[in-house]
Amino acid sequence: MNIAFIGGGNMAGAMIGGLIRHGHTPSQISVVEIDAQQQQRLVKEYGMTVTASIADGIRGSEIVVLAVKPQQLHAAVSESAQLFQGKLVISIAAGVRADDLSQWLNRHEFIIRAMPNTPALIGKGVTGLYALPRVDTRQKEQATRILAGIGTIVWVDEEAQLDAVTALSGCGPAYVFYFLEAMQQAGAELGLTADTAKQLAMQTFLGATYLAVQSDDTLATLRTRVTSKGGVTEQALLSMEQSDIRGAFIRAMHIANDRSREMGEMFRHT
Ligand SMILES: NC(=O)C1=CN([C@@H]2O[C@H](COP(=O)(O)OP(=O)(O)OC[C@H]3O[C@@H](n4cnc5c(N)ncnc54)[C@H](OP(=O)(O)O)[C@@H]3O)[C@@H](O)[C@H]2O)C=CC1
Ligand SMILES: O=C(O)[C@@H]1CCC=N1
Repeated sequence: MNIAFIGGGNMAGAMIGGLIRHGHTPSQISVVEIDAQQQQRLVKEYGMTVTASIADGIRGSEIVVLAVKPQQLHAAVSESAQLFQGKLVISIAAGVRADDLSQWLNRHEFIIRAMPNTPALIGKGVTGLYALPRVDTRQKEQATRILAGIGTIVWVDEEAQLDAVTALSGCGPAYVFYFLEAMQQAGAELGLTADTAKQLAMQTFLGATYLAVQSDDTLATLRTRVTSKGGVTEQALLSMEQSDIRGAFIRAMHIANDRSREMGEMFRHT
């Protein structure tokens, strides 16, 4: 199965890296990218065909992944809509609704929206997927096969749920890095070297997440097991509750969800 990417930036780079690590050959992947630096990076890193021409880039590909910024998508595809005929289009652009994209592509019907995340690079991504009604089972299986190679996949029935997926797992790696940074900084302030603090923070996230994945207990139960009565964790969590860290975090995700929905509105009928 040949796959073309339109846009070869951060997220496309992560997906391409993941696909190659999971058995795709660079010759099965082509990239349309206008930025010279990104072009060089992809050629150097993966040795694949990179072109600035959409016609050259997507010729011979059954699947086209749209991976430009949402603000760039209309301009990237609308002049070349006829080139997409018969191809399965997978858009990873945040917010942009499948119906609008379909209009931009001459009422193209075979569109899947995907919301991946950057751990795709190491095969540990998670991708939310939504398909327009005319996408058939075979095409869904194709998308599943490709994206399952770079991590876990979750299909949603309603397109609006992709805003929540974006707020949770699409943006999520940034939240995790943010917490890791804070833990590293605090560890360093408390006398550890920056390297040791980073190592401890990362292994703690990894270990706790694996434990949660493998356990039948609720997250709250797992938290309680760390929190000895009258002990140390209790004081830390009390301080977090007093600062309403949980509330701040939940509010931030609502804002992310709203922003994704708002971006969808912004690009309606462009
Ligand atoms: N980063 C992430 O974690 C995630 C991103 N996404 C989605 O993925 C998409 C890409 O995001 P991201 O990778 O971060 O963005 P990037 O800006 O890193 O990548 C987009 C690339 O496409 C290039 N480009 C712009 N216009 C065209 C065109 N007409 N033809 C070919 N290439 C073009 C851009 O060049 P230039 O910079 O010169 O404009 C840029 O190099 C977005 O829609 C985003 O919503 C989804 C999930 C997670
Ligand atoms: O920040 C963004 O808009 C994109 C979508 C999810 C992650 N990055």
